[in-house]
Amino acid sequence: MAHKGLLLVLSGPSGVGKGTVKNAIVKNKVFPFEYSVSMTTRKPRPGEVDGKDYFFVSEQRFQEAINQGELLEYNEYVGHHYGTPVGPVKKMLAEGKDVLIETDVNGARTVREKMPDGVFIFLTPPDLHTLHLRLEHRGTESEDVIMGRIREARKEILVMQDYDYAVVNDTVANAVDHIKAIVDAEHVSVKRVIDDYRKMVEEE
Ligand SMILES: Nc1nc2c(ncn2[C@@H]2O[C@H](COP(=O)(O)OP(=O)(O)O)[C@@H](O)[C@H]2O)c(=O)[nH]1
Ligand SMILES: Nc1ncnc2c1ncn2[C@@H]1O[C@H](COP(=O)(O)OP(=O)(O)O)[C@@H](O)[C@H]1O
Repeated sequence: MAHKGLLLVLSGPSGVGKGTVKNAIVKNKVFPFEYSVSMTTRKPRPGEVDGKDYFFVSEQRFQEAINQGELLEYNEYVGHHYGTPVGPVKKMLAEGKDVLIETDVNGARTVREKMPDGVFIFLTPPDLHTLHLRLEHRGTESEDVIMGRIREARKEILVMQDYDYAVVNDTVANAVDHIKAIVDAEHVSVKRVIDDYRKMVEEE
């Protein structure tokens, strides 16, 4: 039975561990998925690769992408723009692949309006103190920027009722297990497979 891939939308406060958990799923081959690379106007961090972590673009190029309708959604987050290129997402889903996109909470709301079949997962820290420590430990932002991101985290957690699932990233292994369970369950949810079964009966 072939159907469209799942659109997995992953959000969560800066520093919660979205990248770490995603990389663990890939490294341990927990389940196959395609990662949709976002576009951003923020500068690359040391070690980040253009076209792999993000498409790092100028503000002018980002505005052009908006005007040309290249983005499924976009948002401004603490002084920079971030957006999801729509073309690759639609193509990969049509090919039956599961696609993971990362967005902040505002972006997720837009995706929900445009693609309501998505599976919306919010990754949370065990508590805000741990989140602060993780951001400090990562060491990629100044204390000022970290404070801005923690302020944003408080707001994001208050609107997480828009998501389907909340996964606590206490340990990476636990978070990966929970996400795997969600993906497995979504693959067999009746609303996704009903058309296949109807066809099976009608073609008999
Ligand atoms: N709307 C939107 N947000 C995104 C996208 N890609 C990443 N983000 C969010 O932008 C915020 C900042 O991302 P980033 O600067 O990479 O910081 P990090 O989350 O700490 O790694 C986070 O909330 C990300 O989830 C995107 O394509 N669209
Ligand atoms: N479960 C965890 N336990 C402890 N540290 C973690 C965990 N998950 C992520 N980290 C660490 O927290 C920091 C932020 O993780 P990262 O994946 O960059 O977050 P995000 O992509 O959500 O901003 C990194 O230094 C990472 O090694």
